[in-house]
Amino acid sequence: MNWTDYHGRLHKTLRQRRLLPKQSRLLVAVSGGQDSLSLLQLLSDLKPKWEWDLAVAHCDHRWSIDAGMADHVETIVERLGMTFFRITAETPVEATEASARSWRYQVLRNCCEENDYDYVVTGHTSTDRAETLLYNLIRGSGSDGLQALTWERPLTANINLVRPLLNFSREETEQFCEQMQLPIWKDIANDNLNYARNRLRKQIFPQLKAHFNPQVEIALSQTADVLQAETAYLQQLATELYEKAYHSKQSLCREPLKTAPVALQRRVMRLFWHTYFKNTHAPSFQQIEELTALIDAPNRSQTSSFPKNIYAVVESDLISFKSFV
Ligand SMILES: Nc1ncnc2c1ncn2[C@@H]1O[C@H](COP(=O)(O)OP(=O)(O)OP(=O)(O)O)[C@@H](O)[C@H]1O
Repeated sequence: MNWTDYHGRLHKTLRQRRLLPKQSRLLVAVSGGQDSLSLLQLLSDLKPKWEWDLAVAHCDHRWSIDAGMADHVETIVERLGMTFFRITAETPVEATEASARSWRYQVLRNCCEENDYDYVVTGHTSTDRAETLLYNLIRGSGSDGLQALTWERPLTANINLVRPLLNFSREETEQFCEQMQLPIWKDIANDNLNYARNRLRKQIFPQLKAHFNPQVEIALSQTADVLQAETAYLQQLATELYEKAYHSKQSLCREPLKTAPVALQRRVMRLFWHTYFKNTHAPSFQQIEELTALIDAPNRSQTSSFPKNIYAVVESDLISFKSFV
């Protein structure tokens, strides 16, 4: 086997971050592009050291522009002698980034559950991470959204999604594929400028690199890493404070919140909102601001109308959700 610096880097990352334990069962998500092909080759080469059980899944959205892609991946996987799951959509998946992503994660999760895999592993790189961070920033996301592509996240109680290539750039996966002569599938959807991601990649990042910072991808990706750790810490503090202030599903005590910093007050209000509305309505910045303002507001102060004719009102020490009807 041709051991390269890339193998060394991934091996070290897996050890330091404890991302994919020895002898675990991994389902590698392979699109056929340079990132996931690099991932597959690297994991296959590292397998003797880690004793994983490796299988590959390819999700076929049944889009005409992808004709031949699933066969291409199948041939590569056959050569490696691995189990292959070709997951084909019953009807063509709606051609938006969000629908495709949500369908893929759902079928990958099902495939793990049915076949006893513990991890879904994807080929996201630091370049993807930088693009996601910038994209979320432009759309006005809070620091939670700015974490952008974490190294791992749970898909279910027993299945984790892991992205072990987050310290590889897209340029590096291209070099690796060239060096290893891996047959990259050229995805023509990547040239489609109707997709926001492609516009960022092809129009905005080249400008940022040329005129602001040639290392912009690394800089943004590192920022995402820092934000991730800080957000996790803040969220833990907010959860503790929320539990202290909790009175019922629709009421919070104001006293414990009064001396808290606004960063925590806002997070507590988000938790309060989500407990009450479940995941049916995401709160806007303005709605969280209105709720937060009630912490120090006079008795009987209230917010404007929230979804489903609900509003929040101060009743001495309590902030309560009530219905207008
Ligand atoms: N059709 C597919 N079949 C299997 N895996 C896929 C497929 N498409 C993407 N993946 C996996 O997802 C990774 C990221 O791909 P891509 O950047 O195209 O997805 P995305 O829609 O941006 O996903 P995310 O929102 O998670 O970033 C790939 O490296 C690969 O591991």
